[in-house]
Amino acid sequence: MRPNDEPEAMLELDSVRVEYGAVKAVQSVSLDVREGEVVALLGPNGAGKTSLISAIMGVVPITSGTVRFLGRDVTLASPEEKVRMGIGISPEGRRIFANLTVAENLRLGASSQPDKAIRERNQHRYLEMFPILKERFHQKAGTLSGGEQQQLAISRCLMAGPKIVMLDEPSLGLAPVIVERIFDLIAELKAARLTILLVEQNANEALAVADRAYLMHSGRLRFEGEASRLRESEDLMSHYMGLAEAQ
Ligand SMILES: Nc1ncnc2c1ncn2[C@@H]1O[C@H](COP(=O)(O)OP(=O)(O)OP(=O)(O)O)[C@@H](O)[C@H]1O
Repeated sequence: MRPNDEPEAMLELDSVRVEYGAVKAVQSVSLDVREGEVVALLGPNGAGKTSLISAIMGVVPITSGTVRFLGRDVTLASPEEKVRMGIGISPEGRRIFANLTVAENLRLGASSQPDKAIRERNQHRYLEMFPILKERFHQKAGTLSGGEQQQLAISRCLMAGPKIVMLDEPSLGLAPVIVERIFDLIAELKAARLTILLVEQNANEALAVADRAYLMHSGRLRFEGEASRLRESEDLMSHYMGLAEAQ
């Protein structure tokens, strides 16, 4: 614990910048996620959300700033090292392997976990939580519906037993009733004390499940605080998220 009794951050970003040539996608972003929290990272198209979590994962290089995980500087660690340390990502667009079965996709997600007993326990746990995947276990992933593919993408990243998961737009492109199911699943993961950084454009649903939120626009943070406070702030929501709805 810190002197002021705040719990230690599990993930801590300090002044992180991401640039693609002349494009300043992320401009000096500092944020933290504490153990057991669901933190929403909201913002309209092009705000820099995917760039930020890709940089945390090490898939995109950080121009400057630091990323700390469980008190350790991991700014320069490779994505593979980060998976081994306990950082998981379910990327935007699902990126499941369409020609492989559900079972094979899940096995790939677990490949960084050396302990067979833990792999089997995780598979059992997530097939119970996502029963549709149990039903479709030997079916090619490409033949699943959008919502089923999203559930597969989330459970695949959980198979490695991460301490924190970053979910990039899990509700993207799904019908409202399926979106509801996905957010119910996120609430179940929260109840199981998983730490989650949730990137979303679906602000109302994300804020309903999140403890805290950050609002990002044009590469910068415009709000950070309690999710309920952001939810009640019509000015901020219409000014920043209204842009998203208009796009
Ligand atoms: N590989 C890249 N090369 C050049 N510019 C990029 C690259 N990836 C993203 N950008 C730019 O960086 C900015 C932030 O994009 P990013 O995808 O991180 O935003 P986002 O908030 O995740 O948006 P969305 O919700 O649409 O996915 C945008 O202006 C985008 O065009």
